[in-house]
Amino acid sequence: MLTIELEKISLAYGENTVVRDVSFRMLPGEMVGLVGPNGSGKSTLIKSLSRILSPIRGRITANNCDISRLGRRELARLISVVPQTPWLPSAYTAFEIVLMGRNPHLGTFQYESEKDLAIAWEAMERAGVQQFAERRISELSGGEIQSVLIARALAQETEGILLDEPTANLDIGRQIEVLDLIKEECHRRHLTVIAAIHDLNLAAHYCEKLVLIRRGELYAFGSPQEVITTDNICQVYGPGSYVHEHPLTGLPAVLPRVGNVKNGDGCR
Ligand SMILES: Nc1ncnc2c1ncn2[C@@H]1O[C@H](COP(=O)(O)OP(=O)(O)OP(=O)(O)O)[C@@H](O)[C@H]1O
Repeated sequence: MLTIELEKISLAYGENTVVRDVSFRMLPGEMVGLVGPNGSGKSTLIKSLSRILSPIRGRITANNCDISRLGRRELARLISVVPQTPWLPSAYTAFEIVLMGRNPHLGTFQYESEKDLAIAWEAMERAGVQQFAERRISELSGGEIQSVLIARALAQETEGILLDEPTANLDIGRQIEVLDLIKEECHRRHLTVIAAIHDLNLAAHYCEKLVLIRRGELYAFGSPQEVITTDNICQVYGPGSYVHEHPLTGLPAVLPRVGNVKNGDGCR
């Protein structure tokens, strides 16, 4: 069981500080959605959680241990990453990419065992990508590659998963399948999951908690009902949309403000 905590972290590219004093906590069995406009700092936060980028101030802990103290392999056994724009060896098959998820569990010069192959195959089945197993990764579509990377994260058998826009290249049917899968794994294995998601309605539907980022600062953190309000959405995204209660789920739903929308809770 993994608790991840960000304690007043600031992140920079060279002299340019793009994330300032962000704090929040992620608990086991909880799916946290990272939302905010383009360029607000979501991917940068994901990079800091996978230690691609170290905080210039503050710290990130995994079960109270500063992640900067963990070795690369130790961190990779704890947290897997589904990146937005991955570099992948184009000659590898989808199965070989998924099998890479077993690397943190292997010793130096150790080959994958039958058990590793079985875990990779099962992860492909769970992610619904077994039909691509023998295809080269360079021959798959963006959406297919994204699903293969989710299978790789499952094969890694970590307690935490970071996903940077896991549904970005997917059609609506596949978006739902992928988010259903992540949610199910999150509950079944008590995973700690954080996903940067642009679609606020999907984020509200699937995530227990949302982190709303504006210009590198934490604007709101809490349940979808607490975070997705017309006021917050207008302040962060501008006046082009409004929030109403979804008639079936009771969750907040965001709609474009087209025409003469009458909504007492509008933007100020
Ligand atoms: N490698 C980099 N070098 C310098 N600046 C960067 C780099 N990557 C991102 N930035 C800047 O950091 C800020 C935050 O970018 P980030 O990619 O974290 O935003 P985001 O919220 O993920 O955006 P989007 O929703 O468009 O993917 C932006 O101003 C961006 O231009």
